[in-house]
Amino acid sequence: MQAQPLAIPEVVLFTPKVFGDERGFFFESFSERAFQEATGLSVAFVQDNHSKSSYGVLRGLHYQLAPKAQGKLVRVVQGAVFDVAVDIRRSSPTFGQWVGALLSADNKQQLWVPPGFAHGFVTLSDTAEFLYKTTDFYSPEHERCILWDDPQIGVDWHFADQPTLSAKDRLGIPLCNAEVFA
Ligand SMILES: Cc1cn([C@H]2C[C@H](O)[C@@H](COP(=O)(O)OP(=O)(O)O[C@H]3O[C@@H](C)C(=O)[C@@H](O)[C@H]3O)O2)c(=O)[nH]c1=O
Repeated sequence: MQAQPLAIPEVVLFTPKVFGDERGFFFESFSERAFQEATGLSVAFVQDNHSKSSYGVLRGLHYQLAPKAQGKLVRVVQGAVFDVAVDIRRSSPTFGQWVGALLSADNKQQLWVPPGFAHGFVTLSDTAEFLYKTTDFYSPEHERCILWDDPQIGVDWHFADQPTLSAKDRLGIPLCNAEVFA
């Protein structure tokens, strides 16, 4: 497992070592030891999620407020997405900045999105199946959504068409009005 901190270094891109042979492939999709070595964090993942999206579906930018903030370790097992993390920790030198990565079934990469970040992705393939582990349970009362196209953040989604959003995500609010992290 190779770990690469992105421009916001708390966000880490993992590339697994894939063993291919005549049967197919094998790789360790999660190792607590490798994760701890790369991030310096000892976290407990308590929930696994799996979603499927059609081409152009954009989910985000989502987060849960403290004390139910979630770290997320995300990956794609079918198709491809562009995945984005936005730093929404007000005291952070990178507050309001974003980083992103192309995650696909082919590259098998995973992104660690720590607590204190809003997260979203857009589906670049016909369909995409998206799997992620979270460090806290789902808590609808703490759930918030920032507008995917907030100009203050200026995410380049690597997607030229108009994305398909949920009703909830259409009601996302700009970062300047959002409840965020200290
Ligand atoms: C996220 C979540 C949703 N649900 C339910 C609520 C709702 O009826 C249905 C669909 O929920 P949503 O529309 O919020 O699903 P979705 O838009 O896929 O939400 C997810 O988006 C990505 C970008 C994230 O970062 C995740 O943390 C999560 O917010 O699933 C759960 O039961 N548990 C969960 O953990």
